[in-house]
Amino acid sequence: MCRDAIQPHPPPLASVEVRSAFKRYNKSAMVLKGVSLTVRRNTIYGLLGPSGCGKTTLLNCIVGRTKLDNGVINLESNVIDDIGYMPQDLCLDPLLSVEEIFFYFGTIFGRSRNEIISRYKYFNALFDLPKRKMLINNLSGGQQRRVSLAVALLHNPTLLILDEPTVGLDPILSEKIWLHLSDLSSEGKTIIITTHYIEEARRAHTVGMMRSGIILSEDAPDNLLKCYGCSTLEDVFLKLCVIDTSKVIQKSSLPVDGGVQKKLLPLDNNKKFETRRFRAQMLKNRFLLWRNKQMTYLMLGLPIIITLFFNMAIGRDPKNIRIGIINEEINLRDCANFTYKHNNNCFLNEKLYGSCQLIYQLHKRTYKIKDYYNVEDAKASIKKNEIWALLRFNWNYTESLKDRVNNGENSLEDVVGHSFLEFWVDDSDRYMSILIERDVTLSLADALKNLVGSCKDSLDKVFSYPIKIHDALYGSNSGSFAHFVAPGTVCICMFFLPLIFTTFVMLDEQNDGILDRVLTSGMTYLEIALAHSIIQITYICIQAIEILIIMYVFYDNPYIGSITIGFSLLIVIGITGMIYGFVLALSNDSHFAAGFAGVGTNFLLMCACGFIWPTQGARHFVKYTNKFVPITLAIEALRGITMRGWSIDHTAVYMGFVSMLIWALIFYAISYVLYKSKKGTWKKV
Ligand SMILES: Nc1ncnc2c1ncn2[C@@H]1O[C@H](COP(=O)(O)OP(=O)(O)OP(=O)(O)O)[C@@H](O)[C@H]1O
Repeated sequence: MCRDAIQPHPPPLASVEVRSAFKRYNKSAMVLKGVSLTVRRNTIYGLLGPSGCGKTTLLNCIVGRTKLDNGVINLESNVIDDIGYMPQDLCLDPLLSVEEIFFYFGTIFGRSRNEIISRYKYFNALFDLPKRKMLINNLSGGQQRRVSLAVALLHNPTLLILDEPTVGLDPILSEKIWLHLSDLSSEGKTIIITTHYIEEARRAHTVGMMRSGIILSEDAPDNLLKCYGCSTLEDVFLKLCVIDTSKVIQKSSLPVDGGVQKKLLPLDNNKKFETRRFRAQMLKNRFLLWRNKQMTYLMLGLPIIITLFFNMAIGRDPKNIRIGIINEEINLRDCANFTYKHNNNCFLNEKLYGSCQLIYQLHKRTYKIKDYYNVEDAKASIKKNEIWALLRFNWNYTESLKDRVNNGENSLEDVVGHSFLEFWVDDSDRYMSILIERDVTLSLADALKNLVGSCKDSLDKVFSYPIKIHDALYGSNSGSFAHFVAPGTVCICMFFLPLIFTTFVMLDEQNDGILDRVLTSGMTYLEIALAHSIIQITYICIQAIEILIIMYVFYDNPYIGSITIGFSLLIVIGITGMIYGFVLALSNDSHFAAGFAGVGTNFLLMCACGFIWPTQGARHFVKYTNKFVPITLAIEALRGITMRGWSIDHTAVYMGFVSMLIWALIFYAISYVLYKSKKGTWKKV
């Protein structure tokens, strides 16, 4: 008599029992509709069924990667090491070699190096594995499948769950695999195997025929053939489909009543941290770093390139700026006849020209002078950006100056007017126009000083500004813009590089089901994140040293405080950037989206953190909130350390550290919430 698909009483010595399993991924489609099956210990169970009937979903539920909505799964052992899982897709890191994959998974399961090597040799003889140095990426589909199967068998598990291991393999190799599986079952292993090649499953001890989320029948292949009077399992399956169409429709409408499994499955029983798995992840990272040398060069080279370019491009005053001159008091060419280098004469008595004196001072400041004869032509040149500014000297400029000196407050309006130098500038580039204004003003001051020459002392008082500027207490009176921007550049670099690296590495881990396979082997997010953090923090330390050397040793940016405190601050900034990278990796599913989010937030940070403009100049709400932006206070702290020599006991420095630690905690909390709430990749579906 044919047995019913759902057995009311499980036979003894069951290694796996599934009872009334229901699963739906979304409201519209129920994938498992009350599946029940029994896999007896030391047997091969062939799970057959068309594409999309729910085989992989069922296997995922058995290994614990997917949660049932209703039903129970009993496993004889809930120790993760007792299970060997080969997923349908390859799910192996394409950049690792065959040998490295063996070392990685072998170490996950706590196998020694020698054991792993001897297992490789064993499987090589059995499955004709590709050469051990070959990259997974370069293997053919069949070779990849053989490696994938060998990896699932590597730690000699007692329960093997194999999803389509023979797809795409030649018949001789499939035969070898089945023979090996038979040997394993007689050695005490239990095997669940899915296959599209229905006839292949005749070698199984039990066959479960599945369709549209239910098991139509479950029995020994010979029993099934006899019972349904067929000569092939395919015919049995077709017959069952015809018979069971009405039942299938009926069963698919069964409600899910919330009776979720209570049994402890291996993944639920898994420890959050195991040293061997952490070691395996470190090993894999080492392999990948070695393989992916381009990434290593970038990580170590980018800080050097950025800092070098910063110092070469930013902060030095522009040179050879073109300005126009209209000189009505003397022909520009004739100025060359007057030498002003060492003028010891008083311009009140000598034929000296103030305009020539000023032009001489501008030449000294590397300005390129262009001669004009009328204001309109010169303005047109400014508009075409042929020159940046225009200076106009009246026909009696120097004479008017003399008149003002001699007559003081009795000078005529006209005379005073003619003694003014007229100035027009292109202000579309604000920083450039400020520099030109500054240089013209300083040149004028120098020119007047020179003109006064050996005139009586009182004249110096007439021409000097009523201000005495003493030496700066911090920095120099002629500090460069680069000195202001350098600490911000360093902090942004230290925050951004770990952010991007961590985001991309963690997203890579999630790719192509690789992570699913590793998680099924027991690896946890904590172990992966910790192993990554060790590599990342090593990079952060090297990057901080590189940046400090180039910025403050190679180039002359001021650094008068403690190197240890500055270095420590950079490390804290880097670690905070790394934790923010975890947030981005967990909140974005693609590199594309995460890249945008990373670059976007970096731009926001740059605008608000006072890196390029003093925070005191911010407007609206930014004025009140910019100190709460990550790295704003850290930049202030680094400025304090480098330019003012402040130590950790100074509030600004102390607050720089505190703010970064608070942000690190905030990012950590966000990543924890994201991890806990995330469905799919990191969490059970
Ligand atoms: N994560 C998921 N989210 C939504 N639907 C899913 C998910 N995984 C599988 N499904 C759906 O569940 C159904 C069963 O898929 P499953 O992979 O279990 O079938 P299968 O029998 O293994 O097919 P195949 O032999 O082609 O791999 C399919 O319709 C599939 O689209």
